Amino acid sequence: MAAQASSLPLYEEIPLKSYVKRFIEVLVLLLLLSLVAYRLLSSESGCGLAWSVALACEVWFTFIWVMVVSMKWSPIRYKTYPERLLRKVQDLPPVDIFVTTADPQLEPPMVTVNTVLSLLAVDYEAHKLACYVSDDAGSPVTLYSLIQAAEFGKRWVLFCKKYEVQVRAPFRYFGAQVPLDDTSLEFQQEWQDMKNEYDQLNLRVEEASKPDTKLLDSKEFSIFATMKRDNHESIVKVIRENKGPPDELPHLIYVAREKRPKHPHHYKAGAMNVLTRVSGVMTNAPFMLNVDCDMFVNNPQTFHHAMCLLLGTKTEEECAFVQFPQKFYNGLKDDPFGNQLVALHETMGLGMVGIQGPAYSGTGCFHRRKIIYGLPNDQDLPVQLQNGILVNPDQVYGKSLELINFIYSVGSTLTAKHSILDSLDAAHKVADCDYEFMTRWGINIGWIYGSATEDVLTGLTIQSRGYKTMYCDPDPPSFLGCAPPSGPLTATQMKRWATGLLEILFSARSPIILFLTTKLHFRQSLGYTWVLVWGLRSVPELCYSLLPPYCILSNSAFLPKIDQPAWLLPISLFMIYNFYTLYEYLQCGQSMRSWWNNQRASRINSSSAWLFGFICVILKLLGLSETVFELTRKENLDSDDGVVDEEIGRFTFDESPIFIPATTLVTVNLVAVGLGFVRMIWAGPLWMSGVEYGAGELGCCVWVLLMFRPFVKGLFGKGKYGIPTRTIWKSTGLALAFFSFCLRV
Ligand SMILES: O=c1ccn([C@@H]2O[C@H](COP(=O)(O)OP(=O)(O)O[C@H]3O[C@H](CO)[C@@H](O)[C@H](O)[C@H]3O)[C@@H](O)[C@H]2O)c(=O)[nH]1
Ligand SMILES: [Mn+2]
Repeated sequence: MAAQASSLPLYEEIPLKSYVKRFIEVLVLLLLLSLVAYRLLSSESGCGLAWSVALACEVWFTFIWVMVVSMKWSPIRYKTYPERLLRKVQDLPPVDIFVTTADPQLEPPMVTVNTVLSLLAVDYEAHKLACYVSDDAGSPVTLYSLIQAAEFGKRWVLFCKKYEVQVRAPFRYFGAQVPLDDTSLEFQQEWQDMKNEYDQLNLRVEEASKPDTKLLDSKEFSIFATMKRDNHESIVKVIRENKGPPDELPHLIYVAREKRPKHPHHYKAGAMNVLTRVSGVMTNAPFMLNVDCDMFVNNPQTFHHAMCLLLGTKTEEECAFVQFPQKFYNGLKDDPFGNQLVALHETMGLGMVGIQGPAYSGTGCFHRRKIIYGLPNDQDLPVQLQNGILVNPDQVYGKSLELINFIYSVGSTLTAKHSILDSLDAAHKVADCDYEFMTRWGINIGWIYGSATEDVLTGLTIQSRGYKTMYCDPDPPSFLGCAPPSGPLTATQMKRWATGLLEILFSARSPIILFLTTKLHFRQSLGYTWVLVWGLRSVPELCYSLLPPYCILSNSAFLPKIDQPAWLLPISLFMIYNFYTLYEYLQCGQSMRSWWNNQRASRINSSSAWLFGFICVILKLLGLSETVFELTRKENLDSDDGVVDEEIGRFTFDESPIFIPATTLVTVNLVAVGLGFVRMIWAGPLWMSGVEYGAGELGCCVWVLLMFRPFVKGLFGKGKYGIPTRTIWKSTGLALAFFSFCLRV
């Protein structure tokens, strides 16, 4: 029996392909191709500019659709069996955990504290875990909060394990309404004690965060008194050292890497590389989990699920990393801002899982240290081995002998006999900002520099070395984070993503180039291309939504007339595409409302955030500006004061120019619809004569206005719900320019 149990696989691959969906996808492709063919064949009878622009856009949409079909063709998911793991593997490997935070204002320390506590309390042997927190703000409040958290953590971890608590981030655990009635008295007492202690912790951190804090007076924090956020030496503090079993609290280490004003620090990628090296000289675990500061562990079995895949594959090549999806705890109902990406993960995401594996999405990912070091005996990249010995290791990894020694022994557990305090000097050294000078860090070792979406670039680089990657999505979800709670914040995030993705597209690591020169699979490169062109898509989409008002104003047409058979092409495309996406949403357990919201949000994002991301990249390519990583503000945990804001899902605006294009689009379409209908009524039944445009163009205008309804409302809204007057003026100016263009042509 036992032998049989241990021969059972740790995971299973479940194919999800659907012939119905494939049929519809191919049908849409055929319709698109027919539409393009029809335009080409009838171009001489067409209407000049509008016809050509429509053709160009439709060719682009067809190109996008080809990538979509290829990506969705053979989706799979993995089912993991953690209960089999312990029977099969006696000695689970150590894991180093990385948490990044960068600004105590935008990312309140209690957010980070909760993430860290949830990580310290996972179901995994504590002496095999080390949690490293990178603080790019170099903030004493963050260090103080972590020290306090470790103190609280000792009891918290015992409490969680004793009562098998499911959600081990205290703010979520105590925030939920737990019926205590039918539990033991002992539990009720301990629950109350823990809650009181957590409240105390909260108060202490709040006190320390105040401007008149006395924190810097104490000796422990004196180092922070003289330093500036962007100008300081490296700080590495062992907050808590695990003394081996039965000690239930893992190592906890605080790291603020050296920062100098003139020295590029490469944002999160830079922080991740420092954490890799610091952990490399301290604990050197063969696996590394990295999470953003707001992504707490929601499922204590997460590490076991990950190990099922990491240890369950026959070779390391089959599983370079295990990515968990990003899910959100504060997600608004029906996803009004379209930033929860649920259906995207389930459709495009799982499609990619079935090709060469998921892209790396920056958080909730277990990596193999060897692969991050570029180590395996790959002949081509990135390090050279001679008889198993590294050639010139210091030119690859830098001049830390300790690090290089450890690199030779990745995988051997050095944690047992060695105190991490002995490695403090080495840790400081590898956290210095000139450490990477003349090395391969950020080029082909570690997290790769050069894009605001360092995650996609890093994952792409790993896959280009021929590795496959895996995806894990257990129930309950493993990690939950904070979704940007408003329109402007979503726009900032989307703009950064579009920028970062285009930076990759226009670099030497463009997926098509990588397909031709490396081991990146063809369909995988198409999948990446689909993601990377987000920013580019704004231009054809904008042009296409300007076509209907253009036609109405200039009295031309871009669609076939209702009495022509060709009319069936666009209308059936429109219907089938929309029903298909709706079907997909319903299949993913999403509501009809969230489908509608997401359709709308994609159009809005595309005309604002993606467009600006595109402009940012053009400016960067022209050498006119550098791209920066603008942080997303995280919700304050205690803002949850029971007051339900009715308007929470409503679109808000600010002075940012990012809202100008969509406002212009709405203005132009409103005027066109008005004119179109007036002309129709005015001319009575004869209106068709001499009028080139028809129901198609008018219908499209109405559709655009429906899609941009938050902006239509914004034109008349008040306060933060209204589009600022200056933005309206600027948009009116642009709209006037468009009108004069339409009338002149
Ligand atoms: O200079 C910096 C900037 C950011 N961060 C950290 O990076 C993480 C992500 O930043 P956030 O503002 O939350 O950005 P998001 O858009 O929410 O992040 C998503 O997109 C990023 C870029 O693709 C990925 O790195 C993230 O993992 C992914 O969650 C946070 O933990 C930050 O503390 C740093 O450590 N140093
Ligand atoms: Mn985030």
